Amino acid sequence: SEVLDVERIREDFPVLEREFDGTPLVYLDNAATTQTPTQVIDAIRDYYLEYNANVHRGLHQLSQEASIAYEQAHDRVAEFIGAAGREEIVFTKNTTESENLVAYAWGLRELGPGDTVVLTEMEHHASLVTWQQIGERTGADVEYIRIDEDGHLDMDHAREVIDDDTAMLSALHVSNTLGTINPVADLVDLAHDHDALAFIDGAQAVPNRPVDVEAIDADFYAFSGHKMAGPTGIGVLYGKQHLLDSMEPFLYGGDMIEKVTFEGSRWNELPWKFEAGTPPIAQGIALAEACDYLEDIGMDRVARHENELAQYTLERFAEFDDIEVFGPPAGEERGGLVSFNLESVHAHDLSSIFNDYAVAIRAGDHCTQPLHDKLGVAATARASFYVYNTREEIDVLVEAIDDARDLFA
Ligand SMILES: Cc1ncc(COP(=O)(O)O)c(CNc2co[nH]c2=O)c1O
Repeated sequence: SEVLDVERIREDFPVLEREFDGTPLVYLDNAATTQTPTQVIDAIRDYYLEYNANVHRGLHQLSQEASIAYEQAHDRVAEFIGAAGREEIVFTKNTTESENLVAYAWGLRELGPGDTVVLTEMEHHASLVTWQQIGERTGADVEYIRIDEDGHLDMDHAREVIDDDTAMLSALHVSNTLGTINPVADLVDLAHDHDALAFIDGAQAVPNRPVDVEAIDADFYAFSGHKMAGPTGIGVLYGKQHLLDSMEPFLYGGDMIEKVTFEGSRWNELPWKFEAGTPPIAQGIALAEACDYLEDIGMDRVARHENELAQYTLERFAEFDDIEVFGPPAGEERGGLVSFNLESVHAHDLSSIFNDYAVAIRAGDHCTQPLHDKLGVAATARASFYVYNTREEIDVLVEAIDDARDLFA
């Protein structure tokens, strides 16, 4: 069927059975991190119980098994995002490290005065602060594509600011604050029209919707395991093979080498050139399992479910005139999240009150402080959804807002 069997899915997430003082948990903080299904937990458990060993093809059986599973996890992730193969899939610690890898291993070497790095005003600090720093060190300028009052990218401004001085475009696929889904293929085309590279931050996209990096034609694409029903401690950097081949390593040490002498060293093949030291073995194997788990559900269904919950949230919030919502208007497809403020109640107070209802949301700037300055608010509350959330949980959220309103009236 076209809809998710949420009740059956919830059985895979025992943490959702938790109660605080008898009140059932309502977990609505999925843009921060998603919960982990027993299938993924079992993959980690099986690894440590049955074939834990260090990788890179040690000569004993355990190492062979661990190495093959870890390497094949790269193949599985490549398939999940439509990449050509493991050579284009680097396992990192998280999206943040993936962004830093490109900023250091490509940006520091390739950028200089006169170059510009173009971001968007909605960027997460993982890219915004990173490219700001690289700009300061290299003399490159950092410019920002404007957003409009509905949280859409101003594409006219994008066409103006991306020009022949642009060396890199770094943009979000889906905003973790606004829920805006950016026209990333168009943005990449714009960058390529000016011989610039394009880095797409897909932390809020790969977990939530079908992503085909080759259709987007991104040069680099990053996301995190913990946001897609996988474990913490693993992120992914997708990079076009010819670019990763041309780049110097980001971190040096064991396994990323082919030959080391006192005079110098040669690097290992891709992707191992970018995976120095003992990698996140269990996490990589578990991430492959998370890909299987999500693919069994169907990424189209995941996207539809999340958008439906976001639209229902907007519909419920529209019943009140003191709830300000941010991002695209109701009816327009968005990522599975709604940032909002309740008049006269600070987002942090709201989040604390929600905790009394066992409702877990996020309050703050969501690592997008410049965006919050632009929105004219210090903080927002954010409800974000995943495959196990229901409309009934949004009704509980609305009741909690109601009580917060009365408390602060
Ligand atoms: C768009 C985006 N980019 C990058 C990151 C960084 O991912 P990490 O390196 O795995 O931490 C996040 C995490 N966003 C959030 C983390 O907590 N609340 C959030 O909204 C994100 O939403």
